[in-house]
Amino acid sequence: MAALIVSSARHPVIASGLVLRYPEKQPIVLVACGSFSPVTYLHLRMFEMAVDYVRQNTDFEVMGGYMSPVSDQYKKPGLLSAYHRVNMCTLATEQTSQWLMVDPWEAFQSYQRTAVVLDHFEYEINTIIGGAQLSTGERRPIRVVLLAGSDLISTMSEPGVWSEKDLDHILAKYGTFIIERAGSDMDHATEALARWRHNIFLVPQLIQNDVSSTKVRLFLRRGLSVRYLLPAPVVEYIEEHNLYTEDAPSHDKKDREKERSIDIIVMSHGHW
Ligand SMILES: Nc1ncnc2c1ncn2[C@@H]1O[C@H](COP(=O)(O)OP(=O)(O)OP(=O)(O)O)[C@@H](O)[C@H]1O
Ligand SMILES: O=C(O)c1ccc[n+]([C@@H]2O[C@H](COP(=O)([O-])O)[C@@H](O)[C@H]2O)c1
Repeated sequence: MAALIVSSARHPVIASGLVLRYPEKQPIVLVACGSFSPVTYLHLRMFEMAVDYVRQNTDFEVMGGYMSPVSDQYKKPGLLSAYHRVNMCTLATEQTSQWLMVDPWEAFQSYQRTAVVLDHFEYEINTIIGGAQLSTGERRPIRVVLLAGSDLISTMSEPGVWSEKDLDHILAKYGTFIIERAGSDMDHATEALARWRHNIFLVPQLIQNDVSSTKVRLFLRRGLSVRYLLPAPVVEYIEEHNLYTEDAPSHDKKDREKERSIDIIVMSHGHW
């Protein structure tokens, strides 16, 4: 609750009552769930890519974008405390954007499924704030839409990761913008989700960039520079708090493979 109110204080659109600029359009907000350990430029780019896609291909109007860092109880390797992750996301959004925000509600409590997180946004934005306002004073509900990379969406086709009921809740009620991610095939990501096709929007990545938080953590552990991969205030925050220097190697097979391939590249360039 306080989360969105805190965010709205610096958000011109929300502070002015979420005014819809084009009344013929359907207002939406984008919500990205994830670890953000740490937040990278690619996380911020996802929102910009989605907005370009929305302008060119849909009748939606994007009213705002939220990052929702996952709770510490998610216990993913390399997951720094919610305190630092929320601070870094706040620095990244406040200092680079007028319409992106971080909502700390999910981060500072027990683990919440994505379906529950989207319901939280729906409640805050429509029941508490009252949705979007038209110039006539009329109010219109804002649709909450999940923003995710194709690697995350492909886990929706893996047995046992998401509950069938939640998938239907997320994809039938809210829908998703899927950002193409290098190394994760879009067709594969969506092959088991055909029944919700009308609510799934595929956003191609026109400039390939495979920055990931795993790579950034590995660079930091190896003492390599991460400047220009993350917003400068986030780099400064990491340096100031000496973060990720003792990050434990990942237990996840895919992450270990990612780390190994980076190590090979770095070593072949003679860094050590
Ligand atoms: N390079 C990228 N291209 C497209 N989507 C991305 C990219 N990096 C992250 N995302 C998306 O951002 C969201 C949050 O991601 P997350 O915090 O897990 O970042 P990550 O870089 O994948 O992290 P890690 O490397 O720790 O697994 C997810 O939906 C993920 O798919
Ligand atoms: O709600 C679920 O069942 C569910 C299943 C798998 C992943 N998620 C969410 O997806 C995000 C995954 O982040 P990451 O860093 O593991 O890519 C994180 O916010 C999780 O809460 C959510």
